[in-house]
Amino acid sequence: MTKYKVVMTNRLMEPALQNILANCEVKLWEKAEPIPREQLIEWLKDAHGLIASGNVRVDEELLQHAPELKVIAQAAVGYDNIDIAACTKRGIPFGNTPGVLVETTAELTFGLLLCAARRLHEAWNFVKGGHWVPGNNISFGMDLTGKTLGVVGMGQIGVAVARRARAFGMNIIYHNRNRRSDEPQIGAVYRSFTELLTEADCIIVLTPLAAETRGLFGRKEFALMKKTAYFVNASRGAVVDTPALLEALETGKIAYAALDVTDPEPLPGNHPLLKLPNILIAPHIGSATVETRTAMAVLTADNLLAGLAGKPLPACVNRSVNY
Ligand SMILES: NC(=O)C1=CN([C@@H]2O[C@H](COP(=O)(O)OP(=O)(O)OC[C@H]3O[C@@H](n4cnc5c(N)ncnc54)[C@H](OP(=O)(O)O)[C@@H]3O)[C@@H](O)[C@H]2O)C=CC1
Ligand SMILES: O=CC(=O)O
Repeated sequence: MTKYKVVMTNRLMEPALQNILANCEVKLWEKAEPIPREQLIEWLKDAHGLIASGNVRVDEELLQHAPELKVIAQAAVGYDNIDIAACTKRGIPFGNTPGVLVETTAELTFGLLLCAARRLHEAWNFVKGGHWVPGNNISFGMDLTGKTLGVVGMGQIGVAVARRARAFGMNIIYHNRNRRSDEPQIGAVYRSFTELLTEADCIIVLTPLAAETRGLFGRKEFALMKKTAYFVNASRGAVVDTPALLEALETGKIAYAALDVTDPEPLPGNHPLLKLPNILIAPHIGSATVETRTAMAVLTADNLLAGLAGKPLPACVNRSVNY
């Protein structure tokens, strides 16, 4: 029996990878650097399935070179690199991995806030650097208990972060475009964007990256925040205007930032953000545990194989082409 041809722009965790290799004829890009556009176009000529990754732009121009494509899947919940309208126009379902990474990403996001508020990485560098001598200590952090956390983007991950914050005795306010009907259950109170910026002691960003959220946090927004504010971004780097964040941290408009995502990604070694004392940056590891990356890989393989078989994807973004 002829196998479907599949292009993978990165490796997936086992056993999902073996499942795909057993069922499909696979071209797999294994190098650390992103697959060159020309290489991807060449591979997609006769491909039926594509497993994409965040560093690959899937747009109208790419799809023109993929006339046989029946399905695209990606091991992530965010899909800002995928032109969904272009996929839908061609009848190609796109599958992502919502749900399976919620708790893991919430752990990392709240962990970033906790590490930032208690200056943990500064403390570790201090001890490691041999500076821990009598009379010498790092600058003090901030209690989370009793403080107000503002979540911008109270979706699946936001709710899981809020649950953790409640356990730390924080008051929670949030802002979405649409007010939630389950506020009593999640224990959060709605605020306009401006109200949230001015009231919150700590702000956590968890919106998707879209035209509306690109650069959502700029000079004006940082100027509205408390000078003592802790700012955490675990959504996408481009939701924040990086020069504005740099300026806010340098000039004391806010106290501290903790980022799991940056713009650009990765940050070049000489980037000015890396020279600041009041920042903690993780290399986009929100979902990076063995258990969760395995679950994401399994869901991605299931999405791919369902699409190749002409069946509904377990998690499909553009359901109108896949019912
Ligand atoms: N760092 C990491 O490793 C990870 C990062 N992520 C990022 O987190 C994002 C959120 O994931 P998840 O919680 O699963 O997604 P959800 O879709 O469940 O939640 C997104 C929330 O953002 C809100 N939102 C959307 N647009 C705006 C806006 N313009 N202003 C304010 N709020 C807005 C939505 O509410 P409404 O529609 O009412 O506005 C919704 O509540 C992903 O899109 C991804 O970019 C996800 C996983 C891991
Ligand atoms: O950034 C990760 C995702 O799942 O989205």
